[in-house]
Amino acid sequence: MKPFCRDTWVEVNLDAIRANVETFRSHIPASTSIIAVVKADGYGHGSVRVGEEALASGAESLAVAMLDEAIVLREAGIEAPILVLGFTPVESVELASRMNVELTAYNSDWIIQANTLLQQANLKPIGLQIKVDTGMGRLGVRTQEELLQVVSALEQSPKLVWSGVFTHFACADEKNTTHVRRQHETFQSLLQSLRDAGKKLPKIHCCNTAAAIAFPEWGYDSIRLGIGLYGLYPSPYMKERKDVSLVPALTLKTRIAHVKTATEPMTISYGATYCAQPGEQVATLPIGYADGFSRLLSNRGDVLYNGSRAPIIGKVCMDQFMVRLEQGTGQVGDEVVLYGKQGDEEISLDEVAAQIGTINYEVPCMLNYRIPRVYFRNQTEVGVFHPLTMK
Ligand SMILES: Cc1ncc(COP(=O)(O)O)cc1O
Repeated sequence: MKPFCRDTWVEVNLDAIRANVETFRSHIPASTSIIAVVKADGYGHGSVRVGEEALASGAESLAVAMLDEAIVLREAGIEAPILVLGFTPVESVELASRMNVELTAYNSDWIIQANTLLQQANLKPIGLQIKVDTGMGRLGVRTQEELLQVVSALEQSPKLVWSGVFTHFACADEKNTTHVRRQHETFQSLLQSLRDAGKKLPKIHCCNTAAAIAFPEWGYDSIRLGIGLYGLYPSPYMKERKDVSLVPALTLKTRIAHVKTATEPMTISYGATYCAQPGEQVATLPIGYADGFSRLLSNRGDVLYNGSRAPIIGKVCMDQFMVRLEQGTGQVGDEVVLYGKQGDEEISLDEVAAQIGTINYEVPCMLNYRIPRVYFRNQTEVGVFHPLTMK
């Protein structure tokens, strides 16, 4: 009995997750570990099952964007180290301690407050990693003075253990390496200033997927593997380089809910932006923009049916959209692939991203709680998680 009713679902190939971890494992230095980045619910793939598979495949730890995402992993029974990469309100440090989750810091006042809260609550110490902003312009200390100030605050905080120092690259996926090299040089200089000040450095990391591909020698203690874990390349340039061969893990599928053949000109969907001509077969698919299937694909994208492309016709609705099938082929219940492969055809997340004017990262992240995730290993279903109906 399927634990969900609707005929739309995501299939996640755990063999692909494993293969991608192993690919990066062999690409980076043996002394460099892999932090599997499973934020945004595993880039839309499901953070728990992907996190478990990544850890079983050779990743040493996980990283998320916010503490709530770490709690989901802990409550699912994942005991591996988890790092929260983003900002955490200082009031939440007590929860981080109880859940044994590492946090990111870059502000002395925050550190002092965090230590005080943990002391007052008599809770166990937490690991704290210092974020350095070398040119991303998002979070982190930017100067040697700030860095030494934050380290000093940490050293005076018995409830905080300095467990790492890291930076994040803004342009590692680009052919022009000027910015990423400048960032890395800045990072190296700031690390040296810590050594010159007699500090014993904890774990060091700076590479995202793109930097891990292009500069594996910058692996230091760990890489933070996000998009590559899911079999996607950070940019077209990164794909062209062919340094690593990745296996996309996600397929989005649905089943035909209704078919009809036009006997006279028949307008389709809101705004009547498409007119089916006599003889055209129109199929209605039970997924729409409220699922995270972009309305920008209206009259633009394709789906795969019977191993061939079928165009999306009319406006994508909140819960449904229509496609034009070859005459007389479609039956209610037939499977349709929206993202992924069917036969020799493929609609890649790169293609969809280009059609809606974004990057491949965003497309799977848009797929939300209304779509069940079904997990496969060796082409056998090994699990289902439906965010809408399951905890
Ligand atoms: C701080 C941080 N670190 C790493 C990642 C993963 O990036 P990719 O998905 O490009 O690998 C994201 C992120 O925000």
